[in-house]
Order: sequence, then C-alpha cells, then structure tokens
Amino acid sequence: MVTARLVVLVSGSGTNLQALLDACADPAYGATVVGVGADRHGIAGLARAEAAGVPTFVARVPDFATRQEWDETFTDLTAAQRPDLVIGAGFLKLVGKTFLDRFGGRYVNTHNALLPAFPGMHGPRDAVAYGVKLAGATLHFVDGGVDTGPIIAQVAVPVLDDDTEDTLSERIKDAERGQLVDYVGRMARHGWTVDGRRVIVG
Ligand SMILES: Nc1nc2c(c(=O)[nH]1)N[C@@H](CN(C=O)c1ccc(C(=O)N[C@@H](CCC(=O)O)C(=O)O)cc1)CN2
Ligand SMILES: NCC(=O)N[C@@H]1O[C@H](COP(=O)([O-])[O-])[C@@H](O)[C@H]1O
Repeated sequence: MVTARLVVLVSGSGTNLQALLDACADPAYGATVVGVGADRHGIAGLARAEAAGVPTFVARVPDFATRQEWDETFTDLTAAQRPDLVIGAGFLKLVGKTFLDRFGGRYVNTHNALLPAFPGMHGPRDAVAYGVKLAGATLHFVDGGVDTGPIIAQVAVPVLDDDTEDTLSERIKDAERGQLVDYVGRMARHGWTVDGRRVIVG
C-alpha cells in the first residue's frame, strides 16, 4: 500500500502530533510522519518526534533578517522531507507566499475554534469571553488569510458554565485529536476534492 508522507508543524506540547504518530504505527492507516518542523526549540512536540525517531527541523523567525527569508528557509526545510501533506498542529506562525506557493492545497491546519468564529491565536479564550455555548475544532486548508481556508471537518463540544480558557481548551483538544486522525487518514487513503469553498474527502 502506498503511504502518504506527512510533515507535521508544531510550536508546543504536540498532543495532536502524538495522536498522528500513534495512528501511523498501523500500516493500514495509510500515512507516515516523515518530518516534524517547529518555529522554536525546547518544546515537547519536538521531544515527541525525537522519541518516535522522526527527523526534526527548526527555524526561528528572530534568526532571520526578514520574515520573507524565514518563510523561504522554512519552505526549503519542509520540502526536503518531500511531504504529500503538511499538517499544522498547534503551529503558531503564519506562513507566507513562498510556503503557500509550494504547499497550498496540501497544507491543512487544525484550529481550536468553530471557524469562521474566533480565528487567530486564542480560540478557546475568545469563545469563553463571547459566551458561546458550543465551541470546537476546525480542520481546514491554509490560504493566505488567517484561518480563512476551505473547511474540511468540524467537531463541536459544549461550553460549560464554569469553563475557563484552560478547561475548554482541554475539552476541545480531546475532540480535535480524534477528528485530526480520522480526516488525515481518510485524505491519505482516499484523496479529496475542493469545489470553491466546499471540500469533499474520499
Ligand atoms: N498563512 C497562514 N498561516 C497559518 C495559518 C493560516 O490560517 N494562514 N494558520 C496557522 C495556525 N493558527 C491558528 O490556527 C495561527 C497561528 C499563528 C497566528 C499568529 O498570529 N502568529 C504570529 C506569532 C505568534 C507567536 O509566535 O507567538 C505570527 O505568525 O507572527 C495566528 C493563527 C498556521 N499558519
Ligand atoms: N491557532 C493555533 C492554535 O491555537 N492551535 C491549537 O493549539 C493546540 C495545540 O495543541 P498540541 O500542541 O497539544 O497539539 C491545538 O488545540 C490547536 O488547535
């Protein structure tokens, strides 16, 4: 069976990455994590990759003279792993035109809000502050905007009266990991089509 090559991008604890690593241990899943990229050193996500024997790469924005130079280097480091799909899993850098010219249409991101509500860095915090009763996670293609690309899948969780940003974030992440594993596997095994903003997997 042909297996899809995944590069996963992380900035933090990497529990979504771990869920993908665990799923990929089964050959029937149809995908393999061939590289893990980050925008910072010293994060648990990189340690998880190293523990699994997966090559890692890091490029820090402050180490480059311009954001464009960072984007070009990050693109080259990602391309070196020859990914079929790039997965943003808690990756906290907006990528630029060079990256999107290379990987647009096969860069998917999991975001911890029900888009188009609450894009950006603080989905659960914004959901609690707004007072919504349903929150969740969105798997979407990445385009040139911030969390504006075509939506692949969404999963909802309740917001409880005593929720804080942290308790809601953990409830979302529990649901988000299952959705990510389910849909990345389906995309790897069956492919997908995009018609305008509508995404059909399989
Ligand atoms: N071009 C795009 N790149 C990325 C997107 C996207 O929609 N378009 N999604 C992100 C992930 N994301 C939320 O899901 C997200 C990540 C980062 C930011 C942001 O404003 N980052 C700042 C820096 C923040 C920091 O380092 O602490 C920045 O990039 O300068 C917003 C949304 C993946 N990439
Ligand atoms: N907008 C980007 C963003 O906030 N992403 C969120 O960061 C978490 C990473 O968790 P993890 O490192 O444990 O996988 C996830 O909930 C993801 O949606």
